Amino acid sequence: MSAATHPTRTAIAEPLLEARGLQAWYGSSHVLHGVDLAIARGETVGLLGRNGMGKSTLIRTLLGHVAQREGRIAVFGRDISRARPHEVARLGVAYVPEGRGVFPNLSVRENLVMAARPGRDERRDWPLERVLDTFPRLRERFGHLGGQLSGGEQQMLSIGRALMTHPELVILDEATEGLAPKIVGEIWRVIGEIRASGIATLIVDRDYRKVLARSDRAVVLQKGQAVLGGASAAVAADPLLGSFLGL
Ligand SMILES: Nc1ncnc2c1ncn2[C@@H]1O[C@H](COP(=O)(O)OP(=O)(O)OP(=O)(O)O)[C@@H](O)[C@H]1O
Repeated sequence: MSAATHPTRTAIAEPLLEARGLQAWYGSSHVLHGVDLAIARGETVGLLGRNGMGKSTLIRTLLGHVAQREGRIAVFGRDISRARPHEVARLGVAYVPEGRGVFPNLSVRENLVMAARPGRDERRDWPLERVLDTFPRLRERFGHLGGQLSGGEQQMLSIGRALMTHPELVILDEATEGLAPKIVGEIWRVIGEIRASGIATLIVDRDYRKVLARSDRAVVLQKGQAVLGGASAAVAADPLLGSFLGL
């Protein structure tokens, strides 16, 4: 691993999230082996790696979902290493899970409204109208139940719910997985809008080219370790990238 591209040695201005030496276990299975990750305010970071390399586990560890964990995690300098998921969420870290996470028996409107809360410093720049402007499909489906929506619409609703919390950081785990190409394009458009609005994002997606083209920095995991990281353009040009991604 080249020191020049080590994720921990990239200077971070105004860190939003900083994780050091993260380790995680599922029972006796040791999955993360000392991962460092830093995300600055407004920064888009891509998280890459083959199946089973620990991307979702890293995300779930940051969010406090993995009980057996070690290492230090801070959000805006506040230690959240032992925090519970709702405490992490309250600090402005929104999670769009792989399985979508919408309430099937509530309407689109209810799903959105119940998620609403002001952000850091009482920020309220993502009111319902702005979310509906961002996702015209959700406006059309406003009265439908979450469970009646297509997979793509549920994904939009899940991202819309995240925006209603006025997050500082949105974590998107496989947000385009299993969706039709047209919807995939729509989701990427919205990811671009979120980025442009100054909200930081951590993105896991199988389409590594899109991730690298649309992120500021990227980190590649292999067997629970960060083996490559740095500016996305440098990661894209790294001769080792192909072997780490199994291309
Ligand atoms: N709940 C769990 N219990 C036990 N082992 C798990 C659990 N979740 C994941 N693992 C194992 O942990 C390792 C890392 O999985 P993880 O889901 O973090 O990888 P990933 O990089 O996100 O891959 P994928 O793209 O397949 O989701 C794998 O070996 C996986 O089998």
